[in-house]
Amino acid sequence: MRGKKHDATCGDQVEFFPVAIDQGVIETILPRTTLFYRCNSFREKLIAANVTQLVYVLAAEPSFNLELLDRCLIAAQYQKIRPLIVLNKTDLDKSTQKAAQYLQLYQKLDYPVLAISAKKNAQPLIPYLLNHTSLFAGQSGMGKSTLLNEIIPKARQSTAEISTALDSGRHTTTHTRLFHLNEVSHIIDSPGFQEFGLQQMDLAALAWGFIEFRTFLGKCQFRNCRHFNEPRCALQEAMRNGSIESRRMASYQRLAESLDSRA
Ligand SMILES: Nc1nc2c(ncn2[C@@H]2O[C@H](COP(=O)(O)OP(=O)(O)OP(=O)(O)O)[C@@H](O)[C@H]2O)c(=O)[nH]1
Ligand SMILES: [Zn+2]
Repeated sequence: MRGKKHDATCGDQVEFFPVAIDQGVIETILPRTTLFYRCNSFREKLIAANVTQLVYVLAAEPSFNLELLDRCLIAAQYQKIRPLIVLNKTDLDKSTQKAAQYLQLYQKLDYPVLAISAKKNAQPLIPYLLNHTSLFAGQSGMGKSTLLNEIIPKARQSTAEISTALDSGRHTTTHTRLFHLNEVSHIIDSPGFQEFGLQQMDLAALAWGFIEFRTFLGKCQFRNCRHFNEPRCALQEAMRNGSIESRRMASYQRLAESLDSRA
């Protein structure tokens, strides 16, 4: 980028001025259709632009954090990005069964869920990727890069070049990169994350992001109810009678509390 502002991100379409055979200066970032990003009290981290689908990859091993899944689904919905949850490593039979149970709630909420083993056969994922710019996201070690390499074998070499090998010899993605599956289908692989802030959102948008909350929103005694311990809170009531899982309520409340810590 010319000047100080470096806000171009993977997936952006830009106009650039060539300065060498393989280098150019970005002059303009074209308008984005979507922007997937996270945001904590200190900074905004852009992850990818113009994405049409979030492919959230998780697996039973290493252990996964459902709160991160909740947060990414909300960030995607906020930008009108289609979600797809991929449960990878189904070859690990026993632990996968338990993970699949956790995902039943998401299926009930109409999130598409695909169970797959990148090691055995990644092909069932391909139809979901056609005509989309898909962002592969999730915690580290869930198999995002393995899936990518199975689907686009040419990606293997270029990821090996820019990924850092940890002491164990394990490769981990350090850069977000876009690969072409065909002319109209693209995959963006991104580094795993351990936290995902949503401080760009307000409380009402957060609550709306939890799909099962929606039928109860607007029915609390207080119009500005935060759904913590207020009297006659319709959401707390729904949780007591089992319509809302306590884990999802806790996930919402931690997000709501993080808004309070905003500078
Ligand atoms: N058993 C099993 N192992 C898998 C499968 N897919 C990936 N793995 C293994 O899981 C480990 C992590 O895979 P990666 O593809 O590097 O994971 P990642 O999500 O890209 O991780 P980061 O780059 O750190 O974000 C590797 O050792 C893979 O071989 C699978 O379907 N089954
Ligand atoms: Zn309430």
